[in-house]
Amino acid sequence: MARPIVISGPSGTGKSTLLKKLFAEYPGKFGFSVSNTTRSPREGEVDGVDYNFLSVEEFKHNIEANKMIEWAQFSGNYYGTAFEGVERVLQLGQTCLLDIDMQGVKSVKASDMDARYLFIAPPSIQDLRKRLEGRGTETAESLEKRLAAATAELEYAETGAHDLIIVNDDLEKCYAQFKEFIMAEQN
Ligand SMILES: Nc1ncnc2c1ncn2[C@@H]1O[C@H](COP(=O)(O)OP(=O)(O)OP(=O)(O)O)[C@@H](O)[C@H]1O
Repeated sequence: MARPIVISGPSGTGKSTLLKKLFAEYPGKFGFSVSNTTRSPREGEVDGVDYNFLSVEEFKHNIEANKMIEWAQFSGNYYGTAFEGVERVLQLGQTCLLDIDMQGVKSVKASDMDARYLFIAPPSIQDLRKRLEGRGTETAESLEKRLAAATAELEYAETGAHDLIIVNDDLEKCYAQFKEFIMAEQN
């Protein structure tokens, strides 16, 4: 079974852009674990496909039983990634990719999961600010929050916690390096 690949890096650094390119180039080869949530399913959402829909009691139990890689609460609901979700992807014969934050990376590192760690860095904090502004998804407050979190993520990357750090300056160059790291252990 291919080792799961943990991809992290500050918000706005280009992870989704890179992952989208990879999924388009290799359809069916990679998978994401299905996230868990306590929010209600929206019209058309399928349990076990879009999310695993859990009760608050079930979710809290999973946190206490150390079954969660990462979790957070947004507007009164719990959201998170469980170790079991990664196992399911591996059982499908796909390589599991995890797009998680620093806390999630630390939690995978503390587990017995044999993963590979890739960090995507922005050319600079100034560039990151420009990209997040350009993406048009942030309020002034969420922008500052993301930039503060980015500083902590970059400091963590400087400790050597990852197998490889790629700076996303030129997208095509970055994608080539990204692909090389990911494909290094694929058959
Ligand atoms: N090399 C690049 N040069 C310039 N802009 C880029 C580059 N890579 C990505 N971008 C742009 O930067 C913005 C942020 O990228 P993206 O949404 O992929 O980040 P992300 O790391 O997935 O963020 P989040 O963790 O918040 O989902 C997007 O508007 C994207 O088009």
